[in-house]
Amino acid sequence: SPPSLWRLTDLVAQRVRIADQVAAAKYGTGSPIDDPVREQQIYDSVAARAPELGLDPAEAVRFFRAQVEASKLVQRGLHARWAEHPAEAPATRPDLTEIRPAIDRMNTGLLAELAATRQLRTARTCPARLLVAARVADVVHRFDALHARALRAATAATCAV
Ligand SMILES: O=C(O)C(=O)C[C@]1(C(=O)O)C=C[C@@H](O)C=C1
Repeated sequence: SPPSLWRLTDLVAQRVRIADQVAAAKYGTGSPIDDPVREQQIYDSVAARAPELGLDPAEAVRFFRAQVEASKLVQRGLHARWAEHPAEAPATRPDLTEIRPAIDRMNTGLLAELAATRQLRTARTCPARLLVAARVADVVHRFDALHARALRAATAATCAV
């Protein structure tokens, strides 16, 4: 298929969705949503792998900062929702140490897609194409307003224009 921003946007949406699991893992445990050590590990890893993929490390880190911010947006939103409506709170608590390897795999896939979409992301048409891809992803992933907002935040640093 021709190059498009769909695979990248779909992966971004999957990473937004897995924030639900992270939120559930932390809810009611006292563990903070912010984990600066884990974040720095992600940024260091991404920056180290960027050059061999033809990516600017600073640009790659900027993209992943947006992914992390989007995850926090979802986590904060869900924690607020669950505090207000305890019946909607998750009944079981997933293990964060089992979720993070899945996030690591998504990060690797995202890095590869960033490399694969370099030309599209520097094109003038990128913002419009991205908007369309995000709308499609909202529908495909059945995103509510919170997740749609997070997807927009996550894709904010995608176009290099
Ligand atoms: O791994 C976590 O604890 C998360 O909350 C996920 C995540 C991320 O998006 O990768 C987001 C916020 C934290 O500061 C660290 C990492």
